[in-house]
Amino acid sequence: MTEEPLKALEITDVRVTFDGFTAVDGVSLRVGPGDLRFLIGPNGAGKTTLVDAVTGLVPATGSVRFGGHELLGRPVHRVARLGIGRTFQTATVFENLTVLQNLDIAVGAGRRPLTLLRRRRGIPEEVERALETIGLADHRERPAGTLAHGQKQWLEIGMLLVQNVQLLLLDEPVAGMSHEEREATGQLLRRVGEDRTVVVIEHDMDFMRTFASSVTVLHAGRVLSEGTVAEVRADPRVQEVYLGEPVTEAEVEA
Ligand SMILES: Nc1ncnc2c1ncn2[C@@H]1O[C@H](COP(=O)(O)OP(=O)(O)OP(=O)(O)O)[C@@H](O)[C@H]1O
Repeated sequence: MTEEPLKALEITDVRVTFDGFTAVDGVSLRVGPGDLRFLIGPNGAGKTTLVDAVTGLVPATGSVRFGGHELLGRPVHRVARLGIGRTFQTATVFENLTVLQNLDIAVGAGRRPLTLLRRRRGIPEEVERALETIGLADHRERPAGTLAHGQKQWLEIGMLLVQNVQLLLLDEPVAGMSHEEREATGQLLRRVGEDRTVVVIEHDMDFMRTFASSVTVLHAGRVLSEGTVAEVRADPRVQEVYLGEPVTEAEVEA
């Protein structure tokens, strides 16, 4: 397999308006390759809408570039073809199919019809690799419906990996997870983020503090603050609108 150069996500002055209501109001941000960027902000800040704009689900103005390609204006499937994948708050795996079958279908989603018709021998290398990465190698024959909540989320991430997704946009990946599952998910995101660009929408502050390499705070459709976890947590504007309480110096240093 040829190594692809790492790519950056460049969002410039993006606006999304619903019937006169501006949900995303001129957002600009850059996420470098190998970064694990957390996108945080109060309810209604525009996080999901921004990701919707990047993935082509809602029309937007401005510019979103990934690996030099302009994404805005492309239909959803063409954005996906540029190596961009997302997960939603609820995992969307095929419950009646095994872990392996789910991954196999995802591989198929990235292949052209002619290649799909070709006979497959054994498990494709990318599936084997994804199974290892997401920690489900020993569960490959289990129906996805019998997996624990966390495992389903990991399977969904695996389904993006086998499609060779280079930019992953994950919407609250640890919502509803146990402490152990959160920890394992954070480690997974670190592994995934080593050679991809990862953006995580998250409300869980402990999770963010442990695993984010950088943070963008949105508020009322705009970027309120950006930086390392410590920088963002020390920003009085963030404390005021988001954390709701001043953080102690010890917490900032933690
Ligand atoms: N399809 C839509 N039509 C009208 N308004 C919408 C639509 N989608 C989102 N909005 C509004 O846009 C604003 C931003 O919503 P969005 O879901 O992006 O926020 P969020 O930061 O992801 O919030 P949460 O953390 O609660 O998921 C909200 O006020 C929401 O009501």
